[in-house]
Order: sequence, then C-alpha cells, then structure tokens
Amino acid sequence: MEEAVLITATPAAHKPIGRVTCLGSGFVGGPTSAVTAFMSNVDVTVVDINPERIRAWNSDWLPIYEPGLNEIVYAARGSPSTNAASQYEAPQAVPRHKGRASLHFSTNINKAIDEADLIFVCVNTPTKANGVGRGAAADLAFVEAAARNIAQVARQDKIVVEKSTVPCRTAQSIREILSANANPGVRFDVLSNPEFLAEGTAVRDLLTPDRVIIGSETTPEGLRAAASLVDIYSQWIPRERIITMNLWSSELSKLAANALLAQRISSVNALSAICEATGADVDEVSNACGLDSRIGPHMLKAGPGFGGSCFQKDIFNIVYLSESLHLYEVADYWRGIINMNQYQKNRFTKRIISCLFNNLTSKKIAVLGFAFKKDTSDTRESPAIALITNLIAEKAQVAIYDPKVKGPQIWKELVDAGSKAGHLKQIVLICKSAYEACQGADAIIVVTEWDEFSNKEPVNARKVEADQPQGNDRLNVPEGRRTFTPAEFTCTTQLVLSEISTYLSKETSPSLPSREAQNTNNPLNALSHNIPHSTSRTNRTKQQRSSSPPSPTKTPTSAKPHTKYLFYVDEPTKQPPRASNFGPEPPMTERLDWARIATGMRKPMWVFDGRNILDGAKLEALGFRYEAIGKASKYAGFH
Ligand SMILES: NC(=O)C1=CN([C@@H]2O[C@H](COP(=O)(O)OP(=O)(O)OC[C@H]3O[C@@H](n4cnc5c(N)ncnc54)[C@H](O)[C@@H]3O)[C@@H](O)[C@H]2O)C=CC1
Ligand SMILES: O=C(O)[C@H]1O[C@H](OP(=O)(O)OP(=O)(O)OC[C@H]2O[C@@H](n3ccc(=O)[nH]c3=O)[C@H](O)[C@@H]2O)[C@H](O)[C@@H](O)[C@@H]1O
Repeated sequence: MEEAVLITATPAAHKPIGRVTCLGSGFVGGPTSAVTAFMSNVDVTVVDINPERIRAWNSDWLPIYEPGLNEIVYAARGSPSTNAASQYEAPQAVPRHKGRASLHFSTNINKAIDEADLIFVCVNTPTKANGVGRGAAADLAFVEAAARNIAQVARQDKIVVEKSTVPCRTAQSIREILSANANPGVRFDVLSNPEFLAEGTAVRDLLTPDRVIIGSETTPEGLRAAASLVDIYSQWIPRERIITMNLWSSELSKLAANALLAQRISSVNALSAICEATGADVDEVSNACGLDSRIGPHMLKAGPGFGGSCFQKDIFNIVYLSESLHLYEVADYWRGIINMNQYQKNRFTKRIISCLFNNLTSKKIAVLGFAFKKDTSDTRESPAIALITNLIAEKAQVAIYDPKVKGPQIWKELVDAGSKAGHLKQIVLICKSAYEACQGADAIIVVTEWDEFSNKEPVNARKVEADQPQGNDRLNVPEGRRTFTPAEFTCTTQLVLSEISTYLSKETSPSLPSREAQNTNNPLNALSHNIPHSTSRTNRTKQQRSSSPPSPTKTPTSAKPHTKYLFYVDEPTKQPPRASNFGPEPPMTERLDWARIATGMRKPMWVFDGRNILDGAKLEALGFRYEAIGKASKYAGFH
C-alpha cells in the first residue's frame, strides 16, 4: 500500500504554474477560481458548456449567491461593471487587485485547455439516473467528457486536478482516458484535490480552509505535480494546512467527510424525534453534547432533514462502493443515514398535517425559505421541495417566499419533483415578501433559517466571546484577540470580508504565511481600503445597524484604517435586461415584524419552526400556536 507523504520541501524541478483553467463554473468552479485568481499570482480562466452561466459570470449579476463573492469576482475580473447604464455603483469602488484582470470566464473551452498549465475539473457528478448503479453510483459522464476533451485538445503537458467529488479510484479512469487519447509526446499528471467548501460560507472557506488535501501518485512526477499545486495554495494558506497523500486516500477522504457530517445531522434528527416524544428540547441536548470537546458543536442542529446537492449523493456513493466490495453491513450502516433523513422530512410534514386538523384542503400555507440552507440561492435537494410537494398532495394553497431564490428556479424544482406546471400555477404563489406570503395564511412553515425570519435576540457578541470563542479556532486568531462568532460570520458579505481582511492583515499572527503578513499589496486590504464609507446606498437595515457587532475599527484587535467596516451594496437596483434565473439580488430585508404578520393571518395562527430559529414564547404572546422541531408538540395528534 502507498504511504501518505507530507511534502515538507518543494521538490526541485517542479513546474511553476502561470495559467489555470477551470472546467465547470458552478458552485465550486466559480468561487474556487475567483478566490484562486484573487489570492495568488496565477491567471484563471473558467469555462463551461453552459453559455448562459458564463454570460452571467461576465455580467453584474452572478449566477449564484454567496456572501462576499461579488466583490471578489468583480475585483479579480478587473472589470467592475459591464453595464454602464447600471445604477449599480458598488463595483466601481472595487480596485483591480493586481492592476490587471486575472479571472476570465469563457465559452471557448478548447482554447482555455490549450493555454493552461494546470486544469481544475469542477464538473458535476450527480447520482446516476439510469442503468447499472442507478440511484446510487456516481454519474461520471461529465468527468469522462471533460477528460476526453482535455486529451484531444492538449498539445503540451498538463496537470489535471480532479476537484469534483468522485468515487474512490476515479483518478485511475481519468489517467487511462487521458493517456489513451493523448496527442503524441503529451504527458498528463492527475491529482486529486477535493473541495470542502460549504455553500453560504464558500468565500470564507476558500480563503481560510481548515485544510487543503492534495492526492498524487508517489512517483517523482506525481510529487512534482503535487508540489506545483501546493505552490499555488501556499500563496494564501498556511503550509501546514496543505496536506498531501496518496490519490485514493484523497478521493475517499472527501466522501468520508461528507458522510460523517451528514451522519451527525441524522443522529441529531433522530434525537429530535425522541425529544418530541419525551419533552426534552433538542437544542438543549445538542448544546449539552456539543460542549464535550470530543464531540464539538458543529453540525448538530436539528432541522427538516438535510438538503444540498452532495450529502445524499456522496453517501449513496459510499453505499454503492461498499456493496461493490461485498461489504453489505457497511452499506446498510451508511444507508441508514439517508433513511433517517427521509424519515425526518416526512415526520415534519405529518406533524403539520396533524396539527391542522388533518385537513389542508384550500388552506393557505406560507412557506418561508426555499433554499436548502441560508445564505445560498441553491435549491438542490432542499427539504422545502419534499415538504411543498406533500402540501400540494393535501390540496393546500402554498405561498412561497425566499430572499435569494428566484421564481423560475422554484417552479423548476417543483415540476422536477412531479408537480404539473399548469396545476402549480393554480395553487402555488411565489411571493416577493414574507408579508405577502403570510397574508391570510392559516399556517407558516419556516423551512430555511434565513436571519430575517428570526425573532430571537441577535447573538450578543461580547457574551459569546467570553463564553465560547469557537469562531476563532477556525481562523486561528491569536489568543486574546476577538473575532466574530460563526453565527455573525455567516450573516453578511460585510462581515465576511471585513473580518477576513482584518485577519489577513495581522502582522503578528504566528499562523500566517509571511507573504500575507508582509504583503502591503494584499488584495483584500486594497478591497476594503477603497470602498467608500457611504451609508446612502447601503442595504443594511436599521436593525442590522444597531444589532451588528462593532465595526472592526472600533475593536482593540483591529485598529488599522483598512479594516474599516464595509458598507457595501451588492444588489443592483435595476432589473437585468432579460428574464432568467440569473437576476439581480433583491435587497436584504429587515427582520420580520411578527406582530404585523399576526394581524393578517387566519385564526388559529400556526407557526411551524423547522429550524428552531424562533422564540416560541414571544410568538405565543402574539397569539400564535407555535410548534418546533425537536420540541414536544402541544397540538399534534389530539384531533
Ligand atoms: N456545491 C458544493 O457546495 C460542492 C460541490 N462539490 C462537488 O463539486 C462538483 C461540482 O459541483 P457544483 O459546482 O455544485 O456543480 P454545478 O452543477 O453547480 O456546476 C458544474 C458545472 O460544470 C459544467 N460542466 C459539465 N461538464 C463540463 C465540461 N465538460 N466542460 C465544462 N463545463 C462542464 C456544468 O455545465 C455546470 O455548470 C461536484 O462533484 C460536487 O459534488 C464539492 C464541494 C462542495
Ligand atoms: O461536498 C459538498 O457539497 C459540501 O457539503 C456540505 O456543505 P453544504 O451542503 O453546502 O452545506 P452544509 O452546511 O453542510 O449543510 C447541508 C445541509 O445540512 C443541513 N444542516 C447542516 C448543519 C446542521 O447542524 N443541521 C442541518 O440540518 C443544512 O441546513 C443543509 O440542508 C459540507 O458541509 C461541505 O464541507 C462539503 O464540501
């Protein structure tokens, strides 16, 4: 068996990388390329077979929503705004970070492959829908097509980096496809470099990852290729967080990490069912367990079942692998996590139906949130889809509001889940505000934990700091210095960028690579330097202003002028010229006024909190009947 190898010194003759091409401009390819172009000295060209996506990446209206992403893309593109007539002025304030554009989006795939020294493969790897392994194995058609394309076009040696999540030993298949189709004299080295970013925190995760994994062959050529990639990442990531290992360990580590994370969520969701039956409170149980340092606090939040494009797919991948290896008990173990997730989704719907007197016919149900989690526009496998499909089957009228998901995307998901488009138009309403959705409703269901829905007191930053400085470990902030808590961190673009800017500029931080500490041209510094302190166009609400943690300029940890708080608008006020899923982001709204909602609802007024983001006592004081995941029901099953 090959042993894991830690590259401590860069092998002498490895190739310096100047140009990187990324195949796939999705949730991974786009942000990863943007941060790489922004933080390193390489030029990155992102290509995609979907021209609409590339058009969107080249426009003011990016195809995905991620806090902090707009600013980095605009800066790295070096072309602040493509629409001169736009009222969207924020990008003009962003400087060119290197004095030139180093991030490009293109549909000319062959040219980009030909010019690249290193190619990231960030294409989709969905679960197979047909044939052998249907419903479980990974569909590698996009990966194979990408490999063939690279082999046919390349006229010089390339390093091919598998960034997509793939089954263990896929690098072997890629290598065979590349060498079988290669032009004479062209050599390919294949690396595995799985991505661990989570949506909603992608920029932060890419800027300050817990670790970067690079798998390579342990031959001199393989190690040299790995060293080339280490060189890129080490321009902004501390070297000790860049781990090298053999290819198969790297591929399996990605699947394993996702399976372990999903397993925690299914475990806590299973406990939530016990809580509801016994009167225990799942938040209290999670907190009690998470304070054990061996368990840790993350990924222990009960909810309506996990969503997103990867957890289920990657566990199915392990199930399929286990069965292929005749490890049936192992396969059953992992399959149990998905079964529990499905059970949780159905359980939540059943509880709602039970409370509503087992009759939803013609009742108006407001669904708050459609994205699979907050701070993303992604809807893949969102628990909202199964929930709404169930409500439709019960003949309810459904009004949906999500601050970042566009109407056409919601229609598409519901049609893909089996609803008829014509029927949907009659019974589903997509609303521009939560107030519109809740007007005249019999019940409200909170499916996504967007901050604006919560009526809980914002986290008291100072108290959390004193109690549990858990946000700091991820950022490796030196002892005694304050940073934002994870909850604050994920809230807004401003927090993400200003905190990261502060972090990267700390000259005394022992964990920073010296390049960052000494680099006065650090692009993040420039980014915050040049953004005017204008409140006139800010989309921050009164409440956000009063409840936000203090500006880094006012904290003792960040006295530098360039760490000032960013008042930044990332939403254009003008509609884009075409109708599509890719449009301007609507402004973030203030927190919901639940008293106002109460005045417009039908009685009895139900609120079903799928995320435990509401203060039930406050709602009950307003006359609502409040039910929450993992808390004993007061009403279900009594009719
Ligand atoms: N979404 C996430 O948060 C994460 C995803 N991953 C993994 O990364 C991979 C990509 O995921 P996403 O970015 O979410 O998928 P995505 O579906 O958003 O993007 C994939 C893109 O690749 C393009 N594409 C397909 N074949 C191509 C080709 N031959 N040449 C150029 N472009 C091509 C597609 O048109 C699409 O735009 C998957 O394997 C996924 O499991 C890993 C970590 C996080
Ligand atoms: O491979 C991937 O695609 C990525 O999958 C997840 O990231 P992501 O799916 O974007 O988001 P998570 O924060 O992990 O949430 C996944 C789902 O679990 C739910 N969740 C999460 C955490 C929790 O405590 N409880 C809970 O129900 C979320 O609401 C969401 O529906 C992993 O966290 C990433 O590390 C990984 O790179």
